[in-house]
Amino acid sequence: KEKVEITKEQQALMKIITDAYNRHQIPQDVAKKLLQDQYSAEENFLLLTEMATSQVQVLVEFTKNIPGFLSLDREDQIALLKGSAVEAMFLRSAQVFSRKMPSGHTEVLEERIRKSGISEEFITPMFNFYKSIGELHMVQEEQALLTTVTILTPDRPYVKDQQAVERLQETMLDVLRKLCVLQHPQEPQYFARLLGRLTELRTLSHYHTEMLVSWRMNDHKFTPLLCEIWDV
Ligand SMILES: Cc1ccccc1NC(=O)[C@H](C1CCCCC1)n1c(-c2ccc(Cl)cc2)nc2cc(F)c(F)cc21
Repeated sequence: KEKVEITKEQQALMKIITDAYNRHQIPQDVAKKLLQDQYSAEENFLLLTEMATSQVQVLVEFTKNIPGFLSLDREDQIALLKGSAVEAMFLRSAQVFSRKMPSGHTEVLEERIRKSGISEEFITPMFNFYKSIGELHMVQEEQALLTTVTILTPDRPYVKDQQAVERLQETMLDVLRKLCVLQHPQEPQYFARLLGRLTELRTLSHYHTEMLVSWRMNDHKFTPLLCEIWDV
C-alpha cells in the first residue's frame, strides 16, 4: 500500500488556492436571498445575471492567485477564463446548494429555484448534478482545487500553448489526488468520482445558453460582460 504524502510545497500551494477561493466569494449570499423571498421570473433572471456577472469578476481575481497562471500567455489566460466561467458558475451553484442548512431550508431553496423561471427540461439535469456534487461531501480544499482544475482545462477553445496549461493542471491534479486519498481513505475511487463530476459539469454547461434564452419571460437583458462570457 503506497504511502501517500503531501509535500511541503503542495501544502503551501493548497493553502494559497484555498485561501484565495474563500476570499473570492460571491459578495451577497444568494441562497439567503432566495430563502427570504419568492421573486418573479423577471426578478430571478435579473438576480442571476447580477450573480453571474459578479462571479466572473470574482473568478478573474481568483485566477490571479493560481501559481503560474499569470505566467501563461495573456491571450491564453483570457481563453481559460472565458472557457471555464459557465462551469465555474454551475460548480459554485452546486456547492452553495450542497451546503449544510437548517432542516427544511434545502427543500425551500430547491422549490424556489424550480419555480424561478428556468424551463422545465433543464431542472432535472441541473439538480441531478447538484445532488451528485452534494453526495461527495467535499472539504473546502477539494472544492477550491476542483474549481482550479476546471479553470486549467487545456482543451478550451483558442488556447495556443496547451502544454503549458496541461503542466499547471497536472500540478493541481496531483495535489487533489493525494488530498482525496487522505480525506477519503475508505473510498479509493473517490478521486475518479470527483473527476467524473467534471464531465457532468461540462454537459450541463452546454445547456447554459438554452437555459437563459428559455427563461420564462420576454426580453432577456444581459450585461455586456455576460454577452462576452455567455453565448447570448
Ligand atoms: C449561486 C451562484 C453563485 C454565483 C453565480 C451564480 C449563482 N447561481 C445563482 O444565483 C442561481 C439562482 C439565480 C436566481 C434564480 C434562482 C437561481 N442559482 C442556480 C442557477 C440556475 C440556473 C442557471 Cl442557468 C444558473 C444558475 N443554481 C443555484 C443553486 C443554488 F443553491 C443557489 F443558491 C442559487 C442558484
